Amino acid sequence: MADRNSGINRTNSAMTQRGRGKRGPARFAPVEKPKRIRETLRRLGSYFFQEKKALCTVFGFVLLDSIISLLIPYFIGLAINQIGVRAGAVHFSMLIQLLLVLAVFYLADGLLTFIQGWLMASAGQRMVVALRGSLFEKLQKLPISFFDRHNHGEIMSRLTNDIENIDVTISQSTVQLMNDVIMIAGSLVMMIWISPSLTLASLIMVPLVIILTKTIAVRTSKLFVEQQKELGTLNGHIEESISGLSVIKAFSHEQKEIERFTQMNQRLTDVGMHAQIWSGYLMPLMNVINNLGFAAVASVGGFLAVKKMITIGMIASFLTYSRQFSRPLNDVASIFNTLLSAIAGAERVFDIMEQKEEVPDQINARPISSKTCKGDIDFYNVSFGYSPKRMIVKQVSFHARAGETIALVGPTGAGKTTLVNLLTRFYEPNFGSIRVDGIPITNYRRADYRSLFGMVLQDTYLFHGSFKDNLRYGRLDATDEEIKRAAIAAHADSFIMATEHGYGTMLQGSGENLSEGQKQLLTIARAVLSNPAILIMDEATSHVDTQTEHEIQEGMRQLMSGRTSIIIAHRLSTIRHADLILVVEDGMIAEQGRHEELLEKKGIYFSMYSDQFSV
Ligand SMILES: Nc1ncnc2c1ncn2[C@@H]1O[C@H](COP(=O)(O)OP(=O)(O)OP(=O)(O)O)[C@@H](O)[C@H]1O
Repeated sequence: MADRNSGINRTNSAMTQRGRGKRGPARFAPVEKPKRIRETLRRLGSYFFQEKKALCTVFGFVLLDSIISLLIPYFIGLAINQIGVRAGAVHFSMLIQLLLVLAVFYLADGLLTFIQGWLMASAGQRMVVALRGSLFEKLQKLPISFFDRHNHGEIMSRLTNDIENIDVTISQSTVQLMNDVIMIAGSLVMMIWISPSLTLASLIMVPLVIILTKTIAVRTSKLFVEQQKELGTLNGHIEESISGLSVIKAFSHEQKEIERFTQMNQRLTDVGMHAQIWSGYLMPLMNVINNLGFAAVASVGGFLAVKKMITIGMIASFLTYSRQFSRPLNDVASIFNTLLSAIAGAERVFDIMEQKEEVPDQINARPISSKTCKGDIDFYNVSFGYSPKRMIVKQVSFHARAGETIALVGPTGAGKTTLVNLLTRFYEPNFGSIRVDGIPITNYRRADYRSLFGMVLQDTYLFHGSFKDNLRYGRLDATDEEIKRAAIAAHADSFIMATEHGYGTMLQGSGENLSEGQKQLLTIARAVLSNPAILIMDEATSHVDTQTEHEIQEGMRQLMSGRTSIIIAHRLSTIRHADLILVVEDGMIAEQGRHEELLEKKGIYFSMYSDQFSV
């Protein structure tokens, strides 16, 4: 969908190009762990910062709520003292006043909790929308080589599962974390105020809690990262199997696929289970430690009460404060797990954000449009390899005059599509330069430059929508009349009109209810509509029968007239009229000339032609 945003006149998505492989597993550069977590938190922090107003408001409410929660145990203690101290002579009016205050506190607590949750949920949603938006935007800016190297399902997993993970954590854990920190500090202050000696007794267990949380967190964080990775791999596999389902069935590999899936599923279950087991240790252990602390406070408190150094009411208040102190400590420990899982997700999201984007436009990049471009193309000693170790295109030079039709022919894997990929700036050459209208293509604004091209590729890119929507993708401001004219020129009108709602008929999925040939006719119609300066047809009619191919030849000739056209074709009959035929072999131009000249040469082209037509 990159094109929809950037206004590229491509009739097929870059992602569906031939040559787009899934070469090698998705791997991102490893970064030192603690540094990486710090960096991830910093980047997440910048999204929080965008919501600083909402977060400050939430913090205000949390603070108010926490103060109320901190006052409640104290008032309970006072109420108990009204009964305890005045045994036999309960001061009812004072007790009722205290109980009324407590009722108001509880009501306010409930109301404030609701408001915090509501505010945080909307702020969290906005943050996640921004994060998802930036990730999608980033994906649009990444070079095609990135998508060659990474499994598409795995990338999708980052956009969905990982972001979902962050979403849940932000909305659920932020308020809790704020609340916990205030409660820990507030309870500690209240505890010290009531009794420093009891405070000392209750703090004995704190170092144990910290050591335990740290030990378990180290273990679980690794497992959560592993779990997210396995989930990504599984999603990648699902995406691959669904898109290649017909091939799987054709080779009767269903059972093998089920076995592969089961293995991956099992691996995910294993790490998931380990992560859950390890994080599950935390709560019971915390409970044991807390209860031990509680017992210590109760014993020391009992002793102090006997010595008349503290009232029963204040012991009751203290015990509640010590619970309020240890509960958030436990919460922080368990939130830590959720946080670690979200950080694991965020790391994977930011991994993509760190990837190198397409080379940015030069500062004074020139504008260009199909109206101003003549379509003169020059390749000067261009060499390129998808990996620097293996050059695919080797020192290619040729000149295509404006308005000419250039044909690229040659054996499979010779580098024809790669030459087109270089011309369209999907990849940058390692050596040499490419010029359009005498100016290096890197001097043009990239979006402008790409809008010069109309492409009809072997792989068609159609999306869920009506015929009209799909055709209009070629030029967003095209009228219905223009759409129809383009479809007639591409011989697509008759089969569109034969459907129930004509141009309004919805395509199933991405055109699954159409034949490959019909899909190609639609993409040709799109190219007609986009009216590009340079037309690229890579096996554009390979799925169309020869009869239809002949029928649309005239339309194609009209489409090509007056604009530079580059045609890649295996069927040599379609390129006989080309102004220049380039025979590509092993990444080099082995022969070039017009059809008749090349036949006279009796070289590679001659033997290719002879093979096809038994000359
Ligand atoms: N994205 C890619 N990453 C790495 N190597 C690639 C990529 N795309 C193509 N190649 C390799 O580059 C070489 C040339 O491929 P290219 O698609 O340009 O050939 P072609 O002449 O268009 O072949 P065909 O006629 O079969 O379409 C092949 O060896 C291919 O394996």
